[in-house]
Amino acid sequence: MGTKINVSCTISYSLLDVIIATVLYIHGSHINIFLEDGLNFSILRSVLDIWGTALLRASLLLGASIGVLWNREHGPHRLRKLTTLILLVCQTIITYTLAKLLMLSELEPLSHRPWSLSLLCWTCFSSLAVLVLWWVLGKENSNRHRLGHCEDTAKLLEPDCEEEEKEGCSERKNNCEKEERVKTTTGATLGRLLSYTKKDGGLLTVAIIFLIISAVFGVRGGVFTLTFARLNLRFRNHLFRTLMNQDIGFFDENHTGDITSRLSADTTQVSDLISQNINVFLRSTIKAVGFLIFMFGMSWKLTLVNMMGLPFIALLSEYYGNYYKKLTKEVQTTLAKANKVAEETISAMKTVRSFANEHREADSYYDKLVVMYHLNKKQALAYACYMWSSCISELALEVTILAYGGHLVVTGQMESSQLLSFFIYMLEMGECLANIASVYSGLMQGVGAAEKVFEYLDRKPDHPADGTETLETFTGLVDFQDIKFAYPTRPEIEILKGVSFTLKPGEVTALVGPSGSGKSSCVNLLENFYVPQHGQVLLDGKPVHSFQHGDLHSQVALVGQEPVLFARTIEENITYGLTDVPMEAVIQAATKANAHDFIMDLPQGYQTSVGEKGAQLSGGQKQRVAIARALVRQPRVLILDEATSALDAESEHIVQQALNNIMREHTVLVVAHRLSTVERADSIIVIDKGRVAEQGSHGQLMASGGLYYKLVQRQVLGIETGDEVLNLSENSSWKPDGYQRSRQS
Ligand SMILES: Nc1ncnc2c1ncn2[C@@H]1O[C@H](COP(=O)(O)OP(=O)(O)OP(=O)(O)O)[C@@H](O)[C@H]1O
Repeated sequence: MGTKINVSCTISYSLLDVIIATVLYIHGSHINIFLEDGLNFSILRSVLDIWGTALLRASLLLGASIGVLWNREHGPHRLRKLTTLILLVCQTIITYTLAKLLMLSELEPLSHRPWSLSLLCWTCFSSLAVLVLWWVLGKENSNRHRLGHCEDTAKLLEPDCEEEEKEGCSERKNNCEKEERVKTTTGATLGRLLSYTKKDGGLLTVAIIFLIISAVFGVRGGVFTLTFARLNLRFRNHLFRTLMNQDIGFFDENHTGDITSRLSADTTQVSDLISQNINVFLRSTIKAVGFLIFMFGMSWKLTLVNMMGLPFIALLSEYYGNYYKKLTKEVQTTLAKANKVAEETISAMKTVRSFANEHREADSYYDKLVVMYHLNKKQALAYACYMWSSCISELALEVTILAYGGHLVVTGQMESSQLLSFFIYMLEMGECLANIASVYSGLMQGVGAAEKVFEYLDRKPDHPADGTETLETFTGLVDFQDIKFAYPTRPEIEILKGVSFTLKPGEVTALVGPSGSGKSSCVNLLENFYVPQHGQVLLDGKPVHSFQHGDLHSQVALVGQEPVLFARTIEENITYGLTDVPMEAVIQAATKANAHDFIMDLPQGYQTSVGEKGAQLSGGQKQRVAIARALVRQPRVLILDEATSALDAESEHIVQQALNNIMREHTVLVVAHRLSTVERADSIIVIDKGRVAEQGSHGQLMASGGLYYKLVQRQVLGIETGDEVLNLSENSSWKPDGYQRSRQS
């Protein structure tokens, strides 16, 4: 329906254009007959050529209308592709019409030829109208087309999509979504960026007022800088908060270096470039408009000549700007990759040194820098070409103005002093335009970086933490119901294949099984880090994702496989994520975790800083602080994912005692490799290749002689006859070290 209306409007407009142009031509022409005018055509007198442009416009619009009607699916898309060409055609028509205006004015004042003057004005107006109609027709279906495309690829991800196709489908969907996100125009990006300054509307108004009245004294620049410092603050804050709300899967997919590069390098580039360039851009534009008004007052004819070249320079700038923006994006991506290498290497410096791989890491960083250098070279070349072409066009314009101005002076249409003033104003305006051109690349660089940041800002988490249920009366009953799960980064590999088990309040359940069988994946689901594709994890009968984020993580506490501490004090680490925790509670938790004594031996006790990722503590000390961090929350469900693996035999024994005491107060899920831990559990669940293989108490499972029995045997045999372990452990890697230690002790 919309297409038909737009097409009929366009066709009607084309006819109207031809009729109006014809009427104006016939009235304005000294020779009324087309043929006669054509045969005796004089470029200085006749406006037949201008009438001819109406036919050209009508043909373009009719062609476009037929194209859209003929092929509604792809027609608009093709029109969009031709936009630049049409822009060039319309610009040429307008420029030619203005030149005609000057030519006609040479023979007699234009007021003597009102119909021809009207035809010229109409031609300029109509050329702009063609651009608008072309844009309207090209826009037709564009959204539907794009969405449809994405929906199609989304459909491919439905369950009936062939397994082997899924990866490709997923990639196409990601690309499609990415395409969607980056398909924002420069103007839209700039507008969106500036929307961050909405709250500083007052400050910006002040800056612009100072700009207009040119009361400089640094004030304008200062206010602009302040405004954009505030933009930077909001922009980074918004970005970091968006990142904090992403799914864990997002962090699996994206490298830390990439993310931090967006957060630091890209946002800095956006705010620096925007703050410096917008200031210069606005100042130069306002000055240029002022000069133009003066010039127009002196000689409208010379001003017209001056203006004729501008659209072409603008088109050139647009081309150059887009190219520069594209290069900037590539530079930012390469920089992010270089950052990724640097960050990964520096954070694992001990490993790098121990494998003597410093040179290779440095080479790999250098390779990324070289790629960036090549892109920078392209940028420099583009900049040089652009500056060269704008200098040449400037020179050509100056020569034209002098030649035409000289003609006006000779023919008495202008004073020579006026020509001199005009020329000086023109040079001033040229300087402003050169300033605008030089900041344009900077603006484009900022916009390119901003578009990369907006890609992250626009990313909506697939599973937002928006549960509303509270866990006030939570008894600690946990149910895994027929869970099937694959990680988002490897959707084709099913890790859990229909796992069901229950954790009863006040009981200790041990999850055992070979390495890679899916134990930690169960923990990830209970922590609501990921959402299973099938089945549910229930807390007191309600799905885990339906609970409030904060509530869930205060009632379900995890001591992970490799506990991570933050570069803060021990007290801050223990109370991490909580507010107003009394010191007694901290000490109590630390004492239960057998950490209090070693903490008191540290120089500043609980106020001792633990260094980056807790590097200034031993592995066992870190683990005990992590246990205290979980205990201080007094959780209903306590998850110990091999939590005691880094403790020495003595500490492990004491922590185990402490855990034994507190275990009765919680529902406990232990993912452990130690026989000593597992033996004491009320229930043992054996996971093998993503399925529950066996379930029962230690005694029951030993008696049944299944996988658990084999695993225990392997531990025992591992101590006694190390060689035999290898023969027994073909498809598993049950770790005997902890058990060895406890037995030796
Ligand atoms: N973030 C992830 N993205 C993709 N695959 C993962 C991810 N984490 C784990 N996996 C894969 O899932 C499988 C199960 O891993 P999981 O950590 O649950 O095993 P596990 O039984 O805890 O092993 P271990 O005893 O060695 O810790 C492994 O094949 C592993 O490669």
